[in-house]
Amino acid sequence: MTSARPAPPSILSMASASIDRGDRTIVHALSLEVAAGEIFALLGGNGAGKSTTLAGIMGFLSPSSGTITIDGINPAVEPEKARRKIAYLPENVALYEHLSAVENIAYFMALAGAEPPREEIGAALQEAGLATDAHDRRVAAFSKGMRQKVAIALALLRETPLLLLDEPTSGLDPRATADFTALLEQMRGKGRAILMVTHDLLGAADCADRIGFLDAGRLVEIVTVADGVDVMALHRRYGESQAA
Ligand SMILES: Nc1ncnc2c1ncn2[C@@H]1O[C@H](COP(=O)(O)OP(=O)(O)OP(=O)(O)O)[C@@H](O)[C@H]1O
Repeated sequence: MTSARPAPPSILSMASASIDRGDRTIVHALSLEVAAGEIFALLGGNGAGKSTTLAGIMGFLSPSSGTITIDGINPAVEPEKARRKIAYLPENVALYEHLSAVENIAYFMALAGAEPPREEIGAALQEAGLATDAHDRRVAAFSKGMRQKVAIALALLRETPLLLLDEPTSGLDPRATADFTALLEQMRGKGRAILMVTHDLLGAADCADRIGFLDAGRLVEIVTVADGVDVMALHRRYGESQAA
């Protein structure tokens, strides 16, 4: 008898998905799978189609051909249901400035139909790495890294199978970036599927299991980081046009 473990289930599945904006096809027949417990980085330069891909996954744009499913749900058909399976971390986290970190989370959880007790919110903020003395402070004076921790705490509480990250480390200092990478590891360990879109090849190579290169809306290569990826060679290959 073999003791091979079954492959983790695919949470995000894109099958030859093309996505248009107006009369232009921006994403061309994109196929990729992100499994539970996997971090996939989609790398591309300005205008490569990363945000358009995210908009398709979240059901704000429908593929003109091909399909997208999130944990079995088609966001083009059931966008609300699909979004309940997704935690989205935008590049700049928008919070209610006059509310505290805890109040922001309570508010967003209420919108999602949940009322976690105060202690649970505090525990999530703690896990996300926000100092305890900041939990009840208004977020107006929070740094970008602190705001991101609030958004991560929210993602931890929502326990969605899929986490989408848009340029998660841009504008973070090295310490905040390292904290963030450690948190991602933790979330991966809990079996979340994580898709991040980024310009940052080095950052992606630091935390992703696989990196896909998006060039003018086409996925031109996927590398597996565990295979001992030659980051400098990739940088030379893609650096000028998209990994800068
Ligand atoms: N709302 C829109 N209407 C029409 N075209 C758009 C719209 N948003 C983006 N585009 C076009 O789609 C193409 C891909 O843009 P997209 O924002 O998906 O790329 P990106 O990889 O996320 O780029 P960036 O790194 O600059 O955010 C670009 O040519 C852009 O001009």
